[in-house]
Amino acid sequence: MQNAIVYIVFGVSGSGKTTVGKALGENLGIPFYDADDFHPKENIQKMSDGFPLNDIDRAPWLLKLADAISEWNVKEGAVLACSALKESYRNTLKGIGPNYIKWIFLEGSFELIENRLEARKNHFFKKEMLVSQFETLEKPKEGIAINIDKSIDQIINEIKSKLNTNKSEIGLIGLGVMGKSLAKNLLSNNFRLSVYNRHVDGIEVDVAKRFVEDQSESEPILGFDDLEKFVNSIEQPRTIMVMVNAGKPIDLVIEALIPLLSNGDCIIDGGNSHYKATIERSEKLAKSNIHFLGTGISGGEEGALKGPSIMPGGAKAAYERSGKYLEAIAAKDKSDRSCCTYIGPDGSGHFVKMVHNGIEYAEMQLLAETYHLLRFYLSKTPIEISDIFKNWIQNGAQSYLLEITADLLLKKENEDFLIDKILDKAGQKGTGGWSTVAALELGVSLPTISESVMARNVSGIKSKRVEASEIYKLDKSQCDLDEETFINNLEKAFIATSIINHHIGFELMQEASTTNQWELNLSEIARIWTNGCIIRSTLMEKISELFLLKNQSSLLLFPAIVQTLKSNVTALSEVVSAGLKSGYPLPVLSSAINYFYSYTSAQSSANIIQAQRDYFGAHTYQRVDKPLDQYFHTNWKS
Ligand SMILES: NC(=O)C1=CN([C@@H]2O[C@H](COP(=O)(O)OP(=O)(O)OC[C@H]3O[C@@H](n4cnc5c(N)ncnc54)[C@H](OP(=O)(O)O)[C@@H]3O)[C@@H](O)[C@H]2O)C=CC1
Ligand SMILES: O=C(CO)[C@H](O)[C@H](O)COP(=O)(O)O
Repeated sequence: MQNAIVYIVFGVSGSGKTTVGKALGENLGIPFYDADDFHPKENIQKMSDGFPLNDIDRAPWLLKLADAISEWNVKEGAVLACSALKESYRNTLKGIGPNYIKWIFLEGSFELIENRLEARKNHFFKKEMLVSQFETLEKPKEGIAINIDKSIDQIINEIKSKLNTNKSEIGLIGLGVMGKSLAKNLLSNNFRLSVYNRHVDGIEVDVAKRFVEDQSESEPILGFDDLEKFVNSIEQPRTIMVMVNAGKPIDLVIEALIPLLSNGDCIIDGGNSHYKATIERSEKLAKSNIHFLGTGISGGEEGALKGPSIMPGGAKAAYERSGKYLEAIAAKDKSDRSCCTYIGPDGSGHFVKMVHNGIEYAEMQLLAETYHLLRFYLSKTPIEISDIFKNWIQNGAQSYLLEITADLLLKKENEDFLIDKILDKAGQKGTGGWSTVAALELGVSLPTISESVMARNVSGIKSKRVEASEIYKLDKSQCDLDEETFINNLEKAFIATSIINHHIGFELMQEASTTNQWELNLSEIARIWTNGCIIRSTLMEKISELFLLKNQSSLLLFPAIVQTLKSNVTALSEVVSAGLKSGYPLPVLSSAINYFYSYTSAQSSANIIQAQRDYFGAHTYQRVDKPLDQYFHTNWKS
């Protein structure tokens, strides 16, 4: 079982942890453990010699308990009785990953506990020990508190009612393509779930109710089209994931939620929202003491169902509480680690998702250009092209986008290939364009990504393109090179462009990280992109390993990348030259080689730009033969 809860019953000596813990374990049908049984030999010896334990003695014991809790989380859960008097002890018990712990604090007055301890038969009671326990006790900031001035049955009933075990652990708003899949994913991870979809008379009726009816009866799911009832069905502090369209819809949902939520509740926006809007929303929600996690999710409908890649950004405290749901439903990398990690503060999660989509746009356009050359410059059939792509996968260029492209080319409608029936106008929802704007704002070069956006824009002017092609009647010549050599070069060009494109995307994240002080961990970002998301690939695995060696470095400067590019860029320039000469537009392939040559040129042409600026506008320039903090102006006409 995944995510089984461990209930920790804690409090001072004599508060009844063991009695309550055992009764709770029996009531819930899960095992009971006493933390004292986990002490190492040295601690037991020290205590039997009559010496109190200090924090150094406790450290290995608490770590051992944290490991045991993680094990119980993936078994059937447990109840643990443990004094856990200090916040630091409780933090150690939580471990480093997501924890599935419910804290139950047993509280009672000094007098009540003193009387109980004195009344215990065969028990030697030292008052000073109880005084010291009360002095050490740091009242918990989370969990539930139960006053022990009642019978054991009453205590168990109060625990169960306060834990809201019949309420949902998480809520999800928006049962569209992504919302439905994520809801099923949450259920398959054993979370108790409430779902909500809006009601629009005659159009959107009983969407949540019908979704719930479609699930098996044993699933712990509640469906609503009444927002207030939905909110009240979720245990506090609430975690609510919103999967509606970016822009106005997410704002409308947030506005409606605010008056219904309580302090400390958390909204997760899992849509493709703009990162600046996310910053504004989180500031607004913070004023109402509501947490906000701007969270990128990638993987499409299937990924959302089976495990997407998840990029949450926002307050660390919000992630520590609500991140466990995201980590549980995300894909796993090859070491079985979750493809969800805390990205950073502010809108960093949505920024990183935006760059993910930017890289995605350029990879898609690269494949489109590659297909186009094979189909028209080389006159290959879709089946032959699919085989060529499969061959590249075999050779090591495996990626999800390459795989699906090899697959979609085979789809037939009657006798025809479906690809030939699809209108050559690309849609877009904006994330590629946003990446381009962000690059302009940050002064970063983003040619492959921005060219892929422009390529989609040009594709949109279909009627003008048709008209122009009739006016110009340009010849698109066929390949007159050796076919095998050209395909080999194309494979190399594909590999080189893909590397350059990824480098460009990571450079944008690096600059944003520095400018906004987000401290992005590039290796972790690449790692969570190795599975679940649209741009997963063997290259991404390599990138994650490289950034692990040196974060905030440039991908193109790692020796392994230098070696690969050195053996592939000549082929890239040859493919681009041949393609352009024969009349084929290659925006991403050509921008990649252009960028590469610019990036690797010690001497650029920008001295001319500086001279021109100074000539017409006295904008000044720096000199190669003078210190760089000095600026010069020349009277060019004299
Ligand atoms: N599809 C994909 O592959 C991916 C999408 N995303 C992002 O996830 C988000 C959701 O996408 P997706 O599931 O595809 O979108 P859908 O269009 O399939 O679903 C949108 C959902 O939002 C609801 N909705 C729309 N407007 C409102 C409103 N004003 N008030 C309340 N609810 C509203 C819709 O309700 P109703 O049914 O009543 O219209 C529907 O449940 C988007 O931001 C998208 O960019 C992210 C990754 C991948
Ligand atoms: O986020 C996604 C995948 O990661 C979506 O699939 C993406 O929104 C598609 O974008 P566009 O419609 O602009 O091509």
